[in-house]
Amino acid sequence: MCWYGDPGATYRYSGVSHQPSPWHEVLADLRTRIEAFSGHVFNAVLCNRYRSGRDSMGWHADDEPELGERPFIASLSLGAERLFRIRHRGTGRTLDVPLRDGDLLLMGGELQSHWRHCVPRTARPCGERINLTFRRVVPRS
Ligand SMILES: O=C(O)CCC(=O)C(=O)O
Ligand SMILES: [Fe+2]
Repeated sequence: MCWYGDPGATYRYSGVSHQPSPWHEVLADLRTRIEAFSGHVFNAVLCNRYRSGRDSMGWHADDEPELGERPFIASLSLGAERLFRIRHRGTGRTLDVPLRDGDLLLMGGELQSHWRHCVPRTARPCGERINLTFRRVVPRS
């Protein structure tokens, strides 16, 4: 896991504050392009690497206070295909979305308050995957 962003885009994750690393040129370029495409601005990106099907991400919502209400998050998938599973908190309705190399998933509106998501482990042989979630952190005043 690593975190890049504008100075001050501090992110608390599992109770620990992370200062962002300065934007890498490639990530800064992706940010500009995804901002133009989505019409939203981002000041940080969280990078996660899944080395194989054994690496996974548990159920959660990206509903931390510093993301504000109704956060808009753009998630770019690179490398191996993995399932992105979302489940409604109330009804339990579950959807599987395969995320392939180059896919851009846009999450906005009430998604984080009504749904949780995860990337389950898989026994199917699969290669490495990198996921980049572009976010806007509201600096604490
Ligand atoms: O790897 C993914 O597609 C999801 C990552 C994710 O949910 C997160 O970084 O909050
Ligand atoms: Fe997430």
